[in-house]
Formats: sequence, C-alpha cells, structure tokens
Amino acid sequence: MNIKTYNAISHTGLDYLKEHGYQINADKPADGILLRSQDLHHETIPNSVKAVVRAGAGFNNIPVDDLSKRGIPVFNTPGGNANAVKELTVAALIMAARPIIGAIDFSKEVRGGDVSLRTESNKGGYRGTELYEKTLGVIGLGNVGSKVANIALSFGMKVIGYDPGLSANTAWRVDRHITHAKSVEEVLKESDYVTVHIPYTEKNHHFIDADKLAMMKDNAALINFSRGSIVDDEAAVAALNADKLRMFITDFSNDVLFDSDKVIITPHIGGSTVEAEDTSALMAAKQLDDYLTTGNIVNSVNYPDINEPFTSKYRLGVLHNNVPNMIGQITKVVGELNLNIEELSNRAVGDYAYTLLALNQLPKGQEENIVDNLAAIENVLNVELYQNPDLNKEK
Ligand SMILES: NC(=O)C1=CN([C@@H]2O[C@H](COP(=O)(O)OP(=O)(O)OC[C@H]3O[C@@H](n4cnc5c(N)ncnc54)[C@H](O)[C@@H]3O)[C@@H](O)[C@H]2O)C=CC1
Ligand SMILES: O=C(O)C(=O)COP(=O)(O)O
Repeated sequence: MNIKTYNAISHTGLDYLKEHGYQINADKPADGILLRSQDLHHETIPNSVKAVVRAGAGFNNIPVDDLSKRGIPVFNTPGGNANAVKELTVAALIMAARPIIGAIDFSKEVRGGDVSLRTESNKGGYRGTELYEKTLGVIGLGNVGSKVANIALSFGMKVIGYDPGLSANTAWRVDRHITHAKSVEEVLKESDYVTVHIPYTEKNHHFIDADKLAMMKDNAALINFSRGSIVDDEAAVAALNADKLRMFITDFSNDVLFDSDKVIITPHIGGSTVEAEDTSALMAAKQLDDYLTTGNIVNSVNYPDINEPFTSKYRLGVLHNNVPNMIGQITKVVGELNLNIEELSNRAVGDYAYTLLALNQLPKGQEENIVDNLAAIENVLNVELYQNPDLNKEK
C-alpha cells in the first residue's frame, strides 16, 4: 500500500510504515494520507484514500465533514505532543513575567569598556514579577491544558481551569488543587495569566474576543498556543494599546500583531520537539497501519473507535450514517450470501457509525459480491474487506 505524506514527518513513523510493507509517496494512488499542519481543505483527496491521519492534535486543517460523508476516517494523535506544548507554555509564562528577551538584547548591546558596570547599572529596566502566588487561568483542560495546569501548581500558582466538555479520560489527570470554574468569565476575572488550550472549531472562532478581553483583570497576560483564530488578534492589540492587557504571547503569526512591542510571536512551534514529533508520527503510523490492515479504529475524530483483536479469517468494516435499521440490513446482506457472522461490533458517534463484522468463510469470488452488496445499502458510505494474513496463508 502507498501512503502520501505532507510536511516533515519524523522518520520513526515513516520507518514503521516501511517496515510494515508500505511505500511512501510512490507514484501510484495513495491508500492513506499522513500529515501535520498542511491545509487539505483545497486539495482533491482521491477515492483511493481510505484514511487520513494527522500526526498531531489539531485537525482543523482537514476537511473532516467531507471525508466523513465519504466514509473516510480521520485520525489524530491525542497527547503525542502535549508535553512539548506544555513546556513552551511554561516558557511563555516566564517570558510574560520577566522581560527576558529585552534583557538579552540589552546584554548584547553593551560591548566594550566596563561591561559589568554598565549592565549592573542598567539592569533595573529589566525587573520582572514572580509567578508564585499569582493566578493562572487555563481554558481547555485536555491533554495540553491539564499538563499546564498541573505544572503551574508547582510554581506556587493558584490555578483555575475551565472546560465544560472535559472527558472522563482527562478529568482524572487534573490535579485536585485546581479550581474548576463554572464559566469562562470566572477565569477571566480572576486570572493574572490566561492560557488557552482548545481546538479551533467554528464555535471557538474568536473565542477570546473584545468582550472577553474586557472581562480580564487589568494588566493580565494572554497566552495562545492553540490556534490563531481562537483569539481575535485585532481586539488583543486594541487591549494592549489601551493598557488593559499587559502582554500577548502567541504561537501564530498575524500581520496585525507586528507593530506592538507587547506581543511575542513564535512560528507555530508548540509541538516542534524531537520527542513530540517522534511520538506523534509513530502513533499516527501505528493507527494508520492498524486501520488499513485490520479495520480497527483508534483515535478517530469522526468515526467511533472499535479496537478488537483480529482473530477471524476476514473482517468487513462498514462505515455508515447513524440511522435506524443499519445492522439489520447489513446482517441481511451477509445472510443472503449464506455466510456466517462470527462477531459483530457496532458503535456510533454523532452522525456516523461503524460496524465491524468478523467472518471465517468467504468463498473465492464472493469478496467483491459482499463488498458491493453492502456498499449498495442506502446510508452505507464505505466498505472495506480485511484478510487476516496469519489465517489465510494457503490463499
Ligand atoms: N502550537 C502547537 O504547535 C500546538 C497546538 N495545539 C492546539 O492545542 C489544542 C488543544 O490540544 P490538546 O490539549 O492536545 O487537545 P485536547 O482535545 O486533548 O483538549 C482540548 C480540550 O478543550 C476543551 N474545549 C473545547 N472547546 C472549549 C471551550 N470553548 N472552552 C473550554 N474548553 C474547551 C475540550 O473539552 C478538550 O478537553 C489543539 O486542538 C491544537 O489546536 C496542540 C498541539 C500543538
Ligand atoms: O498538533 C497540533 O495541533 C499542532 O499544532 C502541531 O502542529 P505541527 O504538527 O507542529 O505542524
């Protein structure tokens, strides 16, 4: 099978795929796409593609709705780069408290003569504040936000978190000393530092806008390592110019930010560490291989996860709309071909559902029939047949 890649994907992921028999960017139709931040919204994704995997957390660069309708699962690698973002957020917090960049620039300027005298006599301009006993507001307590919140406690900060959609999976990772706010207003009003760790969605567009900035404590600092459009940058600049906001640190460049010396911009490097790139690429490669060879879905953002050991000779993965009577119709098609179902798993999430059928018999010549007949059912979006190589050696 052939995998098309975009962006610099760590060799850990690419090596894994090659070791498992895949070709990378071969001159033939792609079975899967593996990418990072490349914007796929305006690319044509060929029908040969069965899965799209984002080595990273945010998937707003992928046309998920279109792919869902085509029965193509989209995956991400939750948590794979969370520690990297946490550590850079800590750097941002410290840069928001201490004028490190200005102090470094100043040190470089004082060449010649009695350097130590001049640096010592001018260092008063680079006095900062401490994070200790200040309040940090963390918006979004997922993989990144929970880590940021926890580490801030060890600085002696008071931490208030806000995440109305906190999953059970992540909730237990949040230290019990973190206060859970009932509203974002509560976080904004009380925090000296606010850091945002939420995904970009239509609903989260300009989540931090002029109204929210107005609710913030005077002189607070804002940190955005999520996505550019989550903060209304123009409103942030206006708040900085009005001396409402003290500082804005963002990982997302925007022309409107360049003129303010109270802004620090990094070029979307939150997840750019060797470790995070390796971990995310390997997770992505494993998830892609698992889906393409067994039909198991792990960490999909548009289809439900089904992860079962492949113990039968064949499997059929049926991706369909989440509407009534699908299982009845699917099992009827299999029954009409006089085939026996060994196991059946079905799960739904939102508008979409996945049914994975395990079979031990599939006479030669029936492969196409069963796939075509299942694909012909109304509301079925895609069907894939998987053969277990360990149990089909004689074929
Ligand atoms: N700068 C960079 O290089 C990186 C940026 N990111 C960005 O950070 C985002 C978060 O990453 P993770 O923590 O790994 O994702 P995650 O999915 O683990 O956590 C996101 C959390 O945000 C919460 N949330 C969503 N909308 C919210 C809202 N309006 N208010 C409060 N909470 C809300 C969700 O319930 C979820 O718990 C990603 O979606 C991505 O856009 C992630 C990694 C690297
Ligand atoms: O994981 C994410 O959401 C990121 O923003 C990281 O992006 P990248 O893979 O470094 O281009």
